[in-house]
Amino acid sequence: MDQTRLPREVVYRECHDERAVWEAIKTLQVRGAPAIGIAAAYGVCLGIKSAPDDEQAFFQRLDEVASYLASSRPTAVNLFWALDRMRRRAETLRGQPLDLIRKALLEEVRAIHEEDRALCHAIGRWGESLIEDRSGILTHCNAGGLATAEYGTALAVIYEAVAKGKRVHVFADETRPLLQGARLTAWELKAHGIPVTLICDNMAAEVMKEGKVQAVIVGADRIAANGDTANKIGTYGLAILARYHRIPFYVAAPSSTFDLQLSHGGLIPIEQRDPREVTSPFGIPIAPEGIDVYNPAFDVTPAELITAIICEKGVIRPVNKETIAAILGRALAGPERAQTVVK
Ligand SMILES: CSC[C@@H](O)[C@@H](O)C(=O)COP(=O)(O)O
Repeated sequence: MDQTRLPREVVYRECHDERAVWEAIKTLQVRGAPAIGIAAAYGVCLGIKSAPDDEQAFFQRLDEVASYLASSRPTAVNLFWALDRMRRRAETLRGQPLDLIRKALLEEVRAIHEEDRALCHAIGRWGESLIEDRSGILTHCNAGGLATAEYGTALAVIYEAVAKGKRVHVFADETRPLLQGARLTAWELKAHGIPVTLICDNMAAEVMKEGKVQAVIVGADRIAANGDTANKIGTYGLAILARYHRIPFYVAAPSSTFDLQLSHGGLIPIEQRDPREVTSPFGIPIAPEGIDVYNPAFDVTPAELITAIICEKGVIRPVNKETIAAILGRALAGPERAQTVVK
C-alpha cells in the first residue's frame, strides 16, 4: 500500500525490481521499521531474479543488491537486520543450485514476513497488561499495522487492550513534518473503530497537564544495547513531557529493532531529510524561499526516560543493558549479532 496516498486513497503499488523497492522505501511509500525490513528483503528476491548463472557472479550480485537496498534509509536497523538475514541464508547454501538458493531466499522473506505478524501479536499481548481500563494513551508517528506485517507495535498494545474489553482513548500526535500521525495513525485507528483524537505535536504538554493521558506508547527504529531509543523526531520531547507529568512512557518494538552492537544511542545514525519536507509540506509552500532548514527524521530518547520496553519476549523494565540482554536472551557480544551491511 502506498502510504503517501493515505488517507485520501488506498492505492497498491507493485514493485518489479529492486530499484522500485529502493524508491518506495526512500519516498516513504512503505515506511515503519519492520515494514521496510520486509520490503527490502523482498527487494533482494527481485534483484537476484536475473542474476548470472555463475555462483561467484550470483553472490556478487546478491551483495550489490543488498548493499544498494541498505542505502535507502539509515536509521531503522530492521532494514539491515532483514538484509543480513537474507545474505546469511544464502551463504549457508553455497554450492547448491542457484535456483534452489533463489527459492530458499523467497521462503526466507516469507518467514520474516510471517514472523513479524506473530511478533506484533506477542507485543500486543505483553503490552496490554500495562494499560489500565479507561486510559488516555498518547502515541506519536505511526507504529501500527501499516508500519509492520500486521497489527503494529505500539498500536498492537492498544488493539489488544481494546480486545480485552478495556476502554481507551487515543491521542494521535500529527507528527510534523510528514504527518504520519494525522494521515496514518488517525486513519488506521478510525478504521478499527478505536476512539482517537488528533492533536498537533505542540499540544501534547497541555493534553497531559489536563490529565487526559495515562500512558505514552511509541514504536522504535533502533534501540541501542543500553536502551537508548531512536524513533520519529518529537519522541524525545514527549518522553521529557511524560516524565514531568509522571506519566509512564513505553516503547514497543520487536527484537529485530535492537542493535546490540551499539553501546548507546549517540552512535545511532540519524537520517537527515529533504528541507522541502519542512518548507513545502505536500507541495504547499509555507516558509520564505531559501530559508535555512534542519530536518532530522529521528531523535534518540535516553533509556532513563523510558519506563519499559515491550518486545515479543516480554516487558523490559527497568531499561538498561543487563535487563535488555537478559530478556533478549543473547550475550551482548554474541555470535548472533547483526552484521550490518551499510550504516
Ligand atoms: C513499528 S514502526 C516504528 C517506527 O518505525 C516508527 O515509529 C517511525 O518512527 C517511523 O518513521 P518513518 O519515517 O515514518 O519511517
